[in-house]
Amino acid sequence: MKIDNSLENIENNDPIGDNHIGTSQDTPLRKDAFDLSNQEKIERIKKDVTNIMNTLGLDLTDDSLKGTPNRVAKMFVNEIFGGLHPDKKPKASTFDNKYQYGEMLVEKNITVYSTCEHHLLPIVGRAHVAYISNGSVVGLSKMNRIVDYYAKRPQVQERLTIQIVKELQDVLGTEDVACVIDAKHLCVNSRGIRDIESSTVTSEFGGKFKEKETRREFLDYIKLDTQF
Ligand SMILES: Nc1nc2c(ncn2[C@@H]2O[C@H](COP(=O)(O)OP(=O)(O)OP(=O)(O)O)[C@@H](O)[C@H]2O)c(=O)[nH]1
Ligand SMILES: [Zn+2]
Repeated sequence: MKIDNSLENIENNDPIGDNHIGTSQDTPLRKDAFDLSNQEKIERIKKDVTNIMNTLGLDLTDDSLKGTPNRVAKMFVNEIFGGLHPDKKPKASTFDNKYQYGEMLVEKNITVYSTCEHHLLPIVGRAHVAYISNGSVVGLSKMNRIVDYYAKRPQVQERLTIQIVKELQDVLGTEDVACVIDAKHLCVNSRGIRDIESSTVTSEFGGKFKEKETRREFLDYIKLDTQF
């Protein structure tokens, strides 16, 4: 397989052009994104990180530094960007709403660890997810798993919020799904403007959650006083 990752090609890429798969709400991935095996990716990234460290003048024979390229490569592929691969999508099987529970179900304070795609720095926060059953229910932990799967990608918070809602709408077969995320971006908190206090709130309201009362009920349950 051949991957053209020359700077010119990367800079000329149209985010929803021929080279990409999916819609503008999907993570921008090239068609050849999964041609390399995870192990091949780790080997390549290891060399790339070695290059960066060498360029910075770091001594890679130092005991503490010598394992860093391999550590970073494994962390990128298997951990912080492990949610890029569709095979990693959690299996969220649904079952009948036999309890006939007709009210809103809220899974709140779901931990979010993601990575800002502009700076590759952490995004840390909480997601709050809700749905109203249309006949199907899903195991509680599956909502946490779906949040974690989409968080384990280079992200912007707006897209992460929408991806979580779309996935749950698909799984549950209803539009009545909502998500609010309150998160700190280390690219804002620790560098650049260095505003340690600010956090970002995003929301996506589907179906009945577009109605004022339903939305209010959800927002009352989650009371946005999240401390990270
Ligand atoms: N909308 C949105 N913006 C984000 C997100 N994460 C980071 N950003 C912003 O992306 C922008 C990138 O702007 P640039 O001007 O290219 O980058 P920069 O020179 O490092 O900007 P500063 O952070 O202001 O120093 C910054 O304003 C970030 O705060 C996100 O999830 N959503
Ligand atoms: Zn950033």
